[in-house]
Amino acid sequence: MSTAIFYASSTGNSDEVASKISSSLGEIEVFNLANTKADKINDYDKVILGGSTWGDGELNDDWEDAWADFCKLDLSNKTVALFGLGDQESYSDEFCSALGAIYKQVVSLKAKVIGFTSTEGYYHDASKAQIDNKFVGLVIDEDNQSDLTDKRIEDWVKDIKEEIL
Ligand SMILES: Cc1cc2nc3c(=O)[nH]c(=O)nc-3n(C[C@H](O)[C@H](O)[C@H](O)COP(=O)(O)O)c2cc1C
Repeated sequence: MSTAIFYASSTGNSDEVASKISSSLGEIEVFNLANTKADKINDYDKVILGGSTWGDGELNDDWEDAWADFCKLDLSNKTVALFGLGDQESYSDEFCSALGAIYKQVVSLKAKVIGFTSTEGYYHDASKAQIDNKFVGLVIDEDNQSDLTDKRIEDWVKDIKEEIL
């Protein structure tokens, strides 16, 4: 069983989080969707998908470009964990909403999704990445709560480690 991270990043924040998750899990492979075709995901049984939210609740550009190919994948029999970056202060009504779009698509492609997290400690008004009082994955806010990032990653990795490796 092999695991890899696929992500996209517009200003480097998701890039940094992807690297930290990889080191924390023991240097698993990391692919940037800016220069990797989405069908590379087919090579792995377990994948971590991540990226930031742009526009007003939209996917970032590289996710946008990869989207059509991504939507053609068959993720049944795959275990997927998700992470997203956003700014809960400036985009309080669409905080990390792109993660919600990725989640919905991953579910419709029949993956098993793990790694939901509590919304406690965040102060946004609304997010499409939220179901009741849970986010659908790890949520990082480098703009306002960067001091919490390492601990959030560490707790999440601990939570998913057994199932994602
Ligand atoms: C023009 C612009 C639009 C943004 N839109 C959103 C948004 O709708 N929701 C959100 O949570 N964050 C939004 N953000 C914040 C980014 O998602 C955040 O800064 C993130 O850490 C960037 O990660 P990246 O460098 O990996 O792309 C926006 C930032 C900018 C500059």
